[in-house]
Formats: sequence, C-alpha cells, structure tokens
Amino acid sequence: MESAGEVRVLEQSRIFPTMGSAAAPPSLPLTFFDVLWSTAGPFRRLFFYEFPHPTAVFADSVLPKLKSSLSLALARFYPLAGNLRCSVSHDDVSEVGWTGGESLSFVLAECDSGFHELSGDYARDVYKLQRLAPRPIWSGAAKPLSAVQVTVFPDQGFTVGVWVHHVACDGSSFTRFVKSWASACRAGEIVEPAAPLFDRTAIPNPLQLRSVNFIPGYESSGTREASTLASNLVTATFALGQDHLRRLKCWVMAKAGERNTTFHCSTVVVTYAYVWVCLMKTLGDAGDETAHFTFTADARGRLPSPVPETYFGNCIVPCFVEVKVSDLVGEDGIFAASEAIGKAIEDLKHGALKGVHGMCERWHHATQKLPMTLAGSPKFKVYDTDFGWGRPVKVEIVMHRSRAVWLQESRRGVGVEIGLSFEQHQMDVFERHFLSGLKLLPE
Ligand SMILES: CC(C)(COP(=O)(O)OP(=O)(O)OC[C@H]1O[C@@H](n2cnc3c(N)ncnc32)[C@H](O)[C@@H]1OP(=O)(O)O)[C@@H](O)C(=O)NCCC(=O)NCCSC(=O)CC(=O)O
Repeated sequence: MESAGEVRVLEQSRIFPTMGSAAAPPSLPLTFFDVLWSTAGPFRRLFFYEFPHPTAVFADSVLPKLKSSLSLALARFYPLAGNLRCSVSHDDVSEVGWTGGESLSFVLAECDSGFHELSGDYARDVYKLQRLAPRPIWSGAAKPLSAVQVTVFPDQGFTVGVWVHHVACDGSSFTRFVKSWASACRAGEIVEPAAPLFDRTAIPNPLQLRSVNFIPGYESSGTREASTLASNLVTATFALGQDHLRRLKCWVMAKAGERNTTFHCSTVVVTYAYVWVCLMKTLGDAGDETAHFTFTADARGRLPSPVPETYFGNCIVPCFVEVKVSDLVGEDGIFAASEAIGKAIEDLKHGALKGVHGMCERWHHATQKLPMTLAGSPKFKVYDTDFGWGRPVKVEIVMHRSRAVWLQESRRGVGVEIGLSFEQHQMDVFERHFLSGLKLLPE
C-alpha cells in the first residue's frame, strides 16, 4: 500500500456565518461545565470519504458546497465562528461568542498518496494523521473556538478535519454541528439534526465558576497540541463485534450472578472494561498499585432540571473508577473492571452533580495518577455524517497521548470501534492481549 505523502496547503480562507442582516446574537457566558472542561484543550475528528477524482474536479464540484454549507451551519452554531474572551464589563466572566466580524479558518490542502493507509485500522503514525487536522494557535486576544482543514488525496478521497476547543462544547454538541454542516451540504439546507439550544438558565453553577482566568493551564490548552506534534506514537483501531460483545456480557453477568452482585452490563461497560484490562496488561504496572480510569457522562438528562439533547455547550461530568492493578490483570479482571464501571454509571441515577464539591480535587488527583481516559461515544453515530458523497469510510479522533482511548459505533454494523495510541512496541503487545483475550471468551 502507498505510504502517505507530504501535505501541501493549497488555500487558506475564512468562512463567515450566513447571518444576512441579522444582528450578532449575544455572547454566551461560560457555564460551570464549560469552565470545568476548558483545560481539556481541543479535540479533533477526521472524517475520511472516498472520492476517486482529480483535485480540479474536487475544487469545482465539492469545495464550493462544503464552504457554503459550513457558512449555513455556522449561522446556527454561531459561537464556533467566534472566540473565547473575557467580558468587557465583568472581567471575572468569560464568554464564547461571535461579534459579527469573526470567521472560521478553513484550510484546503492536498496530499498525493496514502488515503487508504491513513484510513486503515492498523497502526499508523500519529503525526501523519495530525497533519490532516487544523492546528490554530491561541495568541493574545485571538482564541478561536473551531477550525476546519479539508485535505484532498487526488483520485482517492478527501478528509474533513474539524478542530473544536473543549471550552466551547462537548462531543455531543460537536457531532450535532458537523451533522448540520453535512446535511446542509447534502441537501442545500439544514435538514437535521434539530437546532441547538443556547439557553443556559437550567445549568447550575454549584462551584460558582464563571471565568477561565482562575483555571491553571487553560491559556496553554489552546496551544498545547500545536507544539506537541507527536513523533513516536502510532494509533490503531480495534473492533468488538456483536458476537464479542454478547460473549463478554454473558461472561460478566454470569460472574456477577456467582458473586451475588448486580449492575447494568451495557456495551459501554464491557468495552471500557475489556480495553482497560488489555491496557493495564500492556503497561505491566505493579500489582499492588491502584489503576485509575476516567470517563465522561452526559449530564443533560441527569440534572435537577434536565436540559434537552439539543443543548449546545458542555454538559458532561467526569466519572472516576479505581481498581487494584492485580485485580485487573488477574483471571477475573474484566469482571472486576465491569463491576466498578457499572457501579459508577449506576451512581449517576442520583444525578450528575452528586459529589460535585469534591469533583475538581478528585479530577486533579486522578490526572496525577495517569488514568486511562475515554472520549467519544457510540451514541454519536459519527458514521451517519454524509456530506453528499456517501458515508465516511473511517472516522478517527486524533489522540496524541497513550492511555487516551476513543470509542464510537462500528462502521461495519452492530458493534464498536476503539482507537488508542501507543509506541509501536507497546501497540504490538496491546494487540496481542486484545486478540488473544477474545479467543478465550466462552461461547
Ligand atoms: C454514562 C454512559 C457512558 C453510560 O453508558 P451506557 O451505555 O452504559 O448506559 P446508558 O444508560 O446510556 O445506555 C443503556 C443502554 O441503552 C442504550 N441506549 C441508550 N441511549 C441510546 C441511544 N440514544 N441510542 C441508542 N442506544 C441507546 C445503550 O446503548 C445501552 O444499551 P447496550 O447495552 O445495548 O449498549 C452514557 O450514558 C453517556 O453519558 N454517554 C455519553 C458520553 C459522552 O458524551 N462522551 C463524550 C464526551 S466529550 C468527548 O469525549 C469529546 C468527543 O467526543 O469528541
């Protein structure tokens, strides 16, 4: 297979929201959740589409539609065309918004070879994927909230790379934005999903967080990735199919029965558990240590006054799981991990803000312990993102750190896809554990 070539920038432009003569909508003050997630930095997804035509055909037939539909989508998701700033009247309040003159950076690039290599599942250099995503830099007052890079692979395909800073929104809002853009490109107008809701009145602020100015690390979060183009990591995608998931769930539920314990054993629970066990076996940490895992839960339906799925912004909470390494790597490790994760999810029944007062400290503590972290969700249905040239052949979250795992639905039917990054020699070990563990699952 041809290896990936150089990426050349062909054009840099700015996309303005299609607002007509309407006045700029008001800026949005940051909520408790936005401030909380501001240090998480940007996240970037790459959507790969097959398109077996030359760049000139792409530039004539695809590019104008991609740009005009992005402009329509930005009119709906207007904060993403703007910047993060401190309020002029209250310097203890940060806002995201669009002032009327701001626009989104849109880069068109070209890469002669490597579409099939880069959209594969096996280990690929992280830096080769990073070159397909934009890398805007926060500097002074300019703190853009999103950016787009489209890269054409002549006669092979193209990628749509979207960068969004976490201070603006979470993965659920992000995927709704990209799907609105895709539907406008496909149909000429936004046909799905429903319009975003910006009303922040139902979002509580239990810790009275209003400004990023008090959050250590937020300023560097906008530039962190630009300066860390990973050089030695590879990223690979693994799949759990319907039958693997069924066998995992049966095995875990049988163990739960033996031990007289109950928890909901969902696809997510067994997937997180299985990957965590393989990751811990790969790292080979000491058995008497505690392993940490942090995942996120959507808080929209779990607040005292639930907010609709269409709410735009951050509305997610971190959930913390701890299990002894010796239990994870032991014979019943998948059960031990599933039980701890399942119980953490059950705890959410008491509301997403239970334990909120210790949340920041706990998060800080877990971060020091190098937890496995989890991004994405099978619920986002990223493979339904069709700009008019078919479903993506691959969707990827670009991760530049090991122990950072992403999860999404399978593009091949029922099941899930998992992505993670490691140095090549560790990836080989992880792959061995992942594949051999599946063979050992009882029928
Ligand atoms: C806390 C959870 C992870 C727990 O997930 P679970 O699947 O165990 O539990 P659940 O109650 O949500 O679902 C229980 C069962 O119902 C099914 N189910 C529930 N809602 C569904 C829906 N809308 N569509 C299809 N299936 C659904 C689940 O698949 C599962 O069945 P089955 O057993 O068949 O599976 C989840 O509820 C959640 O909040 N997910 C969203 C996390 C999130 O937003 N992550 C992104 C963070 S931002 C980020 O990371 C950046 C980025 O993404 O780019």
